[in-house]
Amino acid sequence: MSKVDSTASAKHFDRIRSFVLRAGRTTAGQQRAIEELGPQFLLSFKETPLDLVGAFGGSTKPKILEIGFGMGETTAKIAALRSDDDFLGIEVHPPGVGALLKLIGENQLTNLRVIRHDAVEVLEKMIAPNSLDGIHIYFADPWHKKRHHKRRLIQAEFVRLLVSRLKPGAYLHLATDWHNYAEQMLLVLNAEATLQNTSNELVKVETFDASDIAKADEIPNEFKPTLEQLNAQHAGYVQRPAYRPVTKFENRGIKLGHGVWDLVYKKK
Ligand SMILES: C[S@@+](CC[C@H](N)C(=O)[O-])C[C@H]1O[C@@H](n2cnc3c(N)ncnc32)[C@H](O)[C@@H]1O
Repeated sequence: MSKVDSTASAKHFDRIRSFVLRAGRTTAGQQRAIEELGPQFLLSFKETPLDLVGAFGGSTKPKILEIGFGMGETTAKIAALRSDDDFLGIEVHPPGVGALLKLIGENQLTNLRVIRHDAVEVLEKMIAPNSLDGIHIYFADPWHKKRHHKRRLIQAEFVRLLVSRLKPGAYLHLATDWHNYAEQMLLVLNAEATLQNTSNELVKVETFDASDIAKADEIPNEFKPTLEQLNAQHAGYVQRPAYRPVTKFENRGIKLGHGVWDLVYKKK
């Protein structure tokens, strides 16, 4: 098998550290699921490209990758609903991996595989260019504090890596409940020339202002909009696609009047 072509991430950016490993005990049930179902559904991290068809027992169904599935409820629901697609979920949180394996067993899902590792490295090393039909990133850690914004996943360089792994015509779907991050996603993704925003809506950014443009070198990798971006109207958000279930946590937020923003792009 050929080596993964990493030209899209040619200079091998300093990997974003988008997570801290949360404390949390793996329950007995999750541990049992790891032991019993791990051999079939849990793939090990490797520094070489993954044979995606082989990983799904020879299935040639479209392959959708999810980054940061948390406890996996959404992932399992989508995999059950969309049985004509195969799903590869990546998460670093061990109890989450156990929880999703448990859901795979309970729902007898066959179209789902799991990797417990940093998704950035998985994309770089294991996923070949032009091999995915879709990518899901739901409620990525928003890193609220400004000095932590450099830990946000959605930054131009990482987006180039994401896009390089999508086939032409494939989609990228993100959702977030943090307005400032939604706007960062919008500006970063709209600026990526190989992506087409599928929204018909036009919006202006509200949570960034001129002070975000300044301090250029103070916080490396921090997202800084241009004046042009601040003043322009942008292709915006979409209605939540029907396949993405509303999470418990999202429902609570909606009741409190918080917003949720879905973004869907197509690779040209
Ligand atoms: C805020 S939670 C959202 C979980 C889930 N998507 C949901 O909607 O409930 C973000 C998750 O992303 C995971 N995560 C963050 N960065 C990651 C990375 N680089 N690779 C794999 N998982 C990551 C975290 O461990 C965490 O479980």
